[in-house]
Amino acid sequence: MTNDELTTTVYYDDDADRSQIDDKTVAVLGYGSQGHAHAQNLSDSGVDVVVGLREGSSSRDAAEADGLRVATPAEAAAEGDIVSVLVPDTVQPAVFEEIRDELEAGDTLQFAHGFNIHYNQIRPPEDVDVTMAAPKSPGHLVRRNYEAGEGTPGLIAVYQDETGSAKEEALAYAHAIGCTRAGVIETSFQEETETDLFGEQAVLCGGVTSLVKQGYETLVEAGYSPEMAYFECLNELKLIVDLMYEGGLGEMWDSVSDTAEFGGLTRGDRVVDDHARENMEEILEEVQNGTFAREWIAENQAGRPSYTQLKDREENHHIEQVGAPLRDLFSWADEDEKEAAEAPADD
Ligand SMILES: NC(=O)c1ccc[n+]([C@@H]2O[C@H](COP(=O)([O-])OP(=O)(O)OC[C@H]3O[C@@H](n4cnc5c(N)ncnc54)[C@H](O)[C@@H]3O)[C@@H](O)[C@H]2O)c1
Ligand SMILES: CC(C)(O)[C@@H](O)C(=O)O
Ligand SMILES: [Mg+2]
Ligand SMILES: [Mg+2]
Repeated sequence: MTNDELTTTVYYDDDADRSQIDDKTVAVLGYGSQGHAHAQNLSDSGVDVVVGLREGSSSRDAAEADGLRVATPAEAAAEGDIVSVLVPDTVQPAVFEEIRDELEAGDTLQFAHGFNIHYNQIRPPEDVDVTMAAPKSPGHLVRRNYEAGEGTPGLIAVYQDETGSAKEEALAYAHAIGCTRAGVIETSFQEETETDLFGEQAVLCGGVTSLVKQGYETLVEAGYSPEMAYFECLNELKLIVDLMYEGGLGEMWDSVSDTAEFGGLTRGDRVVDDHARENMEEILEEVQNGTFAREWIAENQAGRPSYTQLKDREENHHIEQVGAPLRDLFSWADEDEKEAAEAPADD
């Protein structure tokens, strides 16, 4: 598909001017899901990288083992021309206070999500560029796809353009982490923040896990075996989504039987019905009017009581007990690979 057939401009490798980043140093703050992927992809793309981590952070060993230079967040920010803020959203305001004085006029403060800028939790100095390069993907796949010679789609946005080249630099950064291989769209901090929060809550993370659990519980409570229910409602979901990923909804419908297609087309909207749509609209409104942001900030200030309880309940859901041994018995299961796929320590 050419760009003429799209409703928005999508940037690819040839649109990026790598001279915007090639002679610069990028300070990557944090070495978690996004941090390790950005740092390694940038470095493999030939960009000078220094990882900023607190003294005693368990992520320091991981970054050094991956061949990267490590300094404290303040030291890294002092060295960096671009400071990429990839610690958790809730930690970013405090880390920003540690590095604020190290930012020089013309430097770039770079994000992978707009939460703290959009909801005014970080107020950057006026003489720096503030940009975003946000992969539309979990961090571990940002790295895995890059290594495979592929990429993940991403967004770029400019909140402050002090130098006049903020957009070009963000696009060069997106190129160096592999996003322009798949396609990059320009957006605003507001649009990225609102669509990202809505997507992860209603569809990608919240909606889909609820759908899986409700389907699993319906089958198990009706007397079917948990292993059957696991394969049906969780494992096969990946295989079905793979087809949508490759060829849209149509490739999936083409691949399944006519029986599945008729059953799905007549029953799907009974499950995710008008009521679910109304709930989605309410969830979007809570994102837009700041209700969700205030709830999440207050939850952290209170020491995460609801988060801890809900996380615990999710980890102990029956489907998790059933799935783990089944996955271990896959013939291709490999201990080394599984360990490598695990996220770097969270500090
Ligand atoms: N996780 C994703 O796949 C993903 C996708 C797109 C955008 N984002 C955005 O990327 C940013 C980083 O998110 P993440 O999920 O990669 O973070 P993460 O939770 O994986 O980050 C953990 C890392 O942050 C550092 N860290 C943790 N606590 C710290 C503290 N108190 N002080 C200093 N450093 C600390 C440590 O290095 C740790 O390894 C966020 O803005 C997030 O919204 C994440
Ligand atoms: C990977 C996601 C869900 O797309 C990201 O937005 C996140 O916050 O982790
Ligand atoms: Mg997202
Ligand atoms: Mg997100």
